[in-house]
Amino acid sequence: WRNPRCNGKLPPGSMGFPLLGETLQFFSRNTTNDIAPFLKERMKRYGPVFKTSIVGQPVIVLTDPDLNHFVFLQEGQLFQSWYPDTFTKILGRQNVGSLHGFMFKYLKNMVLSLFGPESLKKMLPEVERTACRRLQRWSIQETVELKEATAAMIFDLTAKKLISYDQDNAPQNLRENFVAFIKGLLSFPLDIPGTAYHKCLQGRKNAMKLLKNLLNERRAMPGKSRSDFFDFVLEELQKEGTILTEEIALDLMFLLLFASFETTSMALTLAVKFLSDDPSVLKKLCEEHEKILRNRENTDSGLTWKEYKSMTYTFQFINETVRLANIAPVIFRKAIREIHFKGYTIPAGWAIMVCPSAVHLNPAKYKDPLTFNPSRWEGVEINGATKNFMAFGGGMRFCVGADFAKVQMAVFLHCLVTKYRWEPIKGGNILRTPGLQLPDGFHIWLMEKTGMKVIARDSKGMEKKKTQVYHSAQQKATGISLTQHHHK
Ligand code: HEM
Repeated sequence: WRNPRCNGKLPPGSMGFPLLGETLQFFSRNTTNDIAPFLKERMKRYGPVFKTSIVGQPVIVLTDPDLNHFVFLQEGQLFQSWYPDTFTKILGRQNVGSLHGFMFKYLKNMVLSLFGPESLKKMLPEVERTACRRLQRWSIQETVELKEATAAMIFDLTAKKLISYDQDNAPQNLRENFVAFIKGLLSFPLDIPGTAYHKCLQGRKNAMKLLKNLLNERRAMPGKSRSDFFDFVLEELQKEGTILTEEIALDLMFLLLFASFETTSMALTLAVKFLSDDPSVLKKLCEEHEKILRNRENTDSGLTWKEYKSMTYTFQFINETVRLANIAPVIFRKAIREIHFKGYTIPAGWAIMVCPSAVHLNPAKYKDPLTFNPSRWEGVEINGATKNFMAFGGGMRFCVGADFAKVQMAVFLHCLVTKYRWEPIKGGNILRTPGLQLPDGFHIWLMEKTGMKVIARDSKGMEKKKTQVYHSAQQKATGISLTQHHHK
């Protein structure tokens, strides 16, 4: 195991113990915003490219911006998506990668049209209504566990858009099943009743059943077109010679819902934490949004697309948030054939670990990389991925929901800073395990519970409601409190 066969020279690095490889070191927690110690130590010892072995799989780790970018660009040519077996097992699929291939070739345009600029333009008022309503609700609550609350908000909106699912009036709770699924993803794989792993499998099963019922209900009641994912699937399934099956369609549905709410809620939670930590950033963001309101003829009219597009500092703020959030700190691929580069050989079948976190925190690319500084994006046009920015992936697999995520974040921040103020109560620190990757490329990491105390504020910025009770249920729960105010 120590010297795997190779028709050339493998990069430096250690293959660890037999079978176990360096799995344990890889999965050890990183409680900082910095590059995971697993990567940092090895980058120091071996340089930007090294070999290792994780979950029984030989892996080449790439931490250099150019090489990472190269892998994204070679998708389908030299590399393809790959997921560790534990995930394919949870999903009950032999090869989630091929499901992705399918999604890519066949349904990507559909997803893009659902979350493309034209749809987002139409969706804007609803996104704003949703954010305002949630914040209002939070402001009469004692405190809010922020990560959970934003995840609920985003899940409900996405499910409504994708499958016209109304969480408030549905007989069964689709979101609960997703929550059970996510909680168990980091657990020990012991499938007996009561364990998180068991609940994860059950959550996945129940969610799939629910999605299937919803699809069947839709099939039984064709009626008016809602122009959502289900309409598209039903139309496609009826086509002669289609390669789409109901099973694949439901799988994709599950992945899309999952891909959208964990990621965006994580980013929003960190955004609020960064704002809480830096009053000068908050001041600048407030100024941008209050100016939008000031320039309006009618202060109560909703956000327009033009106003959204004018949020220059907000986009810098969002870029900086996702750069530091590193929601996908590493992304896996597999070498389709033998690859030679820089004097090294990557044997066919080896996994490749692309490391966006190493790129985003590289001091040669970002001055003081651990400092949250939205202004570093001033004048930088970012629509998609670059060699130095890959928070949403890159190449052909670039995130299809990136624009949707940005709309949701910007609109939420608009409502938050123009109508509320808040106090962090506790926490919000990141506890991540860098190695766990889910279909769609997201790493699951744990975050200390975060909470908000929400207070309404009046036209003079004075507190309207004095509700300041700590969210109690979670031992680790933490809070941020919000105060509502009306724009002067
Ligand atoms: C802040 C929020 C988000 C972040 C940081 C993020 C990040 C990413 C990354 C890094 C990838 C590339 C994975 C890879 O190369 O293997 C990706 C792909 C993807 N994302 Fe996002 N994402 C976010 C929001 C969303 C949302 C809201 C949706 C759904 C509407 C979504 C749907 C997808 C899908 C379906 C793919 C796979 C695309 C493909 O394989 O071609 N994401 N995302």
